[in-house]
Amino acid sequence: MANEQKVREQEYLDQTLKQIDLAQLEAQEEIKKSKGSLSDVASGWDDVRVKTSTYSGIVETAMSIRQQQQAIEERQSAKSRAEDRYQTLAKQKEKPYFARIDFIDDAEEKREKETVYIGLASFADDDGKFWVYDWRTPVASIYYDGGLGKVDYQTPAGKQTADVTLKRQFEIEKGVIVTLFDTEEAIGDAMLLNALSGESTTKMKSIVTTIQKEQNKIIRNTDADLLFVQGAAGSGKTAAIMQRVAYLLYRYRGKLNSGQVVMFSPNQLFNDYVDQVLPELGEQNLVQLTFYQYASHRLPRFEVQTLEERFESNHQNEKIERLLGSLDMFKAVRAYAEDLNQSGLKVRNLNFRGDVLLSKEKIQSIYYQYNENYKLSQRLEATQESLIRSLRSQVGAQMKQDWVELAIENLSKQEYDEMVGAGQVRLGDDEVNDAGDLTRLHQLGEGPKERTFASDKQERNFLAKKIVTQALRPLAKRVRRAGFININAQFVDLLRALPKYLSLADYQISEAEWRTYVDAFVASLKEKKLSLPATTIYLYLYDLITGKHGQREIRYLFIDEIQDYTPFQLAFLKFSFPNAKFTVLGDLNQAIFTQDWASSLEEDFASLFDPDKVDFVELTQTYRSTKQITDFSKGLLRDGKTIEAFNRSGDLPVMKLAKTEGQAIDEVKAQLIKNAQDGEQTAIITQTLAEAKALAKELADQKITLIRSENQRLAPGAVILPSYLAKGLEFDAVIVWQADASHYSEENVRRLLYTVTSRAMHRLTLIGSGQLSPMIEELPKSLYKLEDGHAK
Ligand SMILES: Nc1ncnc2c1ncn2[C@@H]1O[C@H](COP(=O)(O)OP(=O)(O)OP(=O)(O)O)[C@@H](O)[C@H]1O
Repeated sequence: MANEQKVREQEYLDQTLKQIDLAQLEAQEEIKKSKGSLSDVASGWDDVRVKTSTYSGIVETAMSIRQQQQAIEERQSAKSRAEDRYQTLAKQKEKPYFARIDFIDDAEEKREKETVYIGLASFADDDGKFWVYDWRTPVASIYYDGGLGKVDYQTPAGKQTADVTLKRQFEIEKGVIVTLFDTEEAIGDAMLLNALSGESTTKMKSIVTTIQKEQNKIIRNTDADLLFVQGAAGSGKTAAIMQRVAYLLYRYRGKLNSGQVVMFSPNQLFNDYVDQVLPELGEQNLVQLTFYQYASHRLPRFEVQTLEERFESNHQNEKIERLLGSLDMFKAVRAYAEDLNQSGLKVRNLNFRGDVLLSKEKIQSIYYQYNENYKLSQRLEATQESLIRSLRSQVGAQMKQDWVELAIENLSKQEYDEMVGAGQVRLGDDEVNDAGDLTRLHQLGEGPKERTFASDKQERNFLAKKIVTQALRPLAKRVRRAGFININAQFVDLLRALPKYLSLADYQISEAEWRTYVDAFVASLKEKKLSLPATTIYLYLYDLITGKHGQREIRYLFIDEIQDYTPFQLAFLKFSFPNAKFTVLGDLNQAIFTQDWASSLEEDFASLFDPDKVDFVELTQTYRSTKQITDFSKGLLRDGKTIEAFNRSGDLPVMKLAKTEGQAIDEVKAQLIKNAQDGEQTAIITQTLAEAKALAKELADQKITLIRSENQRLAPGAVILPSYLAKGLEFDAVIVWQADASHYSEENVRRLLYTVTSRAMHRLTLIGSGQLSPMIEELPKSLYKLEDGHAK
């Protein structure tokens, strides 16, 4: 019977493959045809007559050029459509589908049984018969959401119910069905186990064949403005959102493109790790960046605190950090900015050739001459216009100055020619447009002509005007960029005024402590250094004053490892991406930067959204690690009970405690060899970068890559990296270095230890010297094996 089934399924597969072949031939024909017609169109250029002597001639020329361009664009897009189709078909031929469901749709009157095959993309033949359905179609949801029997699924027309009679999973290789099995559950454990027991690669893979029901909820959610996903380490949060992006791009095809989807990720290494998932699913990659990259590229003149500095400076001033990262602070900045409508804007003089051209007082009086109905941004715009006018009105006076005379005398022949030939330049004109205009003039055969002058005086005036205008241009640029606002001084003023806007006592901070902090801050600002919380406040204040409206074109924003963000940062992201729907993922147990207040993060962030538009999904089942590793890691947590290990068995984690550090290093070497022999890719995780560097030196004779910065690439083979760079990643085998009392005693590194141990998929070794870490000592002995560390 089973064999008979396999034969019948193989027949269906053969037919599907045959149809795909036919479709591929058609696509090939199409490509050829559009190539041919492209060259036909290209020869059409000969018919484009360039007439530039009259205005209507110019218009006619422009029109025919445009028509020609359009014809080429159309053919080209037909060609690339056919090429895309060809590529998709080629991919589909390898594995056309991975599952089949049979069901009776309750909405259909006839109640006939339907059979649907599910694959990475849909495939229909010329007659419109669907041989395969894309995993993202509404009907495919049935496959992920339940077992046999009644299953609800969402369609664009609303909820529908189906009666599922068969769920079958396939493994297909090179056109042959290798295995096939029927299941009654949502996704058979056997298939999941199979997917999970493979070895790690340096790249994350797609999980479409084994998406779990809870993950499917995350992937297909389209209602929420804020989708909050809390899940243990390794519970597939990242995997789920990568598939979610693919789903959204499919669902909103034509309306949404991958450039409108942004993901904030924990570090650059992680970006590297996930960058194959979407291409594997036939989609383009989304925009990925870290908060550091986002903030620091906007402030090129500052040294923004790096991940390493942030991690290593942690807890220096916890009360203040907490205040700076709070929503209270966010509101205080807004209130402070609001008050700037009345008074207090800090500006700089606009100097020209060493003299004050427009004084601070003058600029301030312009800024505050507009009535109270003006908002900050309008006030600024009106001030800029007025300042540009003032600059223009200075031209006449400057032209009479001695420096202009001198400049005219010193003009070289080339400079003179350039000035006289290039046409009129007006202060405040956009340079780019000027260049554009010139090019256009050139194209239409009207290049700049040498100017002639009626008199010497006229020539001198012309040159003087040019010279002054050019000299004033940097100032005009500065005005347009609002460079006269002294944002540094404004920021310091905000900090000094802060006690007026919020209660320091709520954060157990005295006024004197605050003053000391602000003084230290001023000193670091002088050195152009900014901590990450300060950077965010700085940007927010700047955006409020200049009326920046954020990036309105971004429709979906994903934030991974949300527990490492402060409420302020999140509120700022919401402000900066006003039209985006947010999907945020986090594991409060892995808060390594923000510590205790991470627990109120969810509430704080949700308070910024309409409560009806906030959805919360919790993932408790973990997939990454073996049961033994998960049980050990969760044991480290004070509150790890809700985490459920997937039933995949492996060895117990081993704690090797050596007498001396030298012996511990020998243990590391021995373990590296063992892991390599067993084909397990190893990551040695240290707490800090300095420790990673020191250990790498000791292991200089081993083949091992030190990952010291987030901008490095993940290398195959063994790696050594500090804890904060291991975020979000996974490895076959992990060695936790210095996992002893000297490094893991304080409560504030408990979550860090959990984070690093949960990176291991198959093998976890903890190596240290001296005393056992109390966090490990208090674990039940059944969760790990304790060995003396004296490697032979
Ligand atoms: N449904 C699934 N089928 C197969 N593999 C899965 C599934 N869900 C997750 N995985 C695998 O489990 C591992 C962990 O997933 P992922 O990295 O998404 O977890 P995470 O919740 O983001 O973890 P962390 O918080 O530790 O970064 C990955 O290798 C992923 O491919």
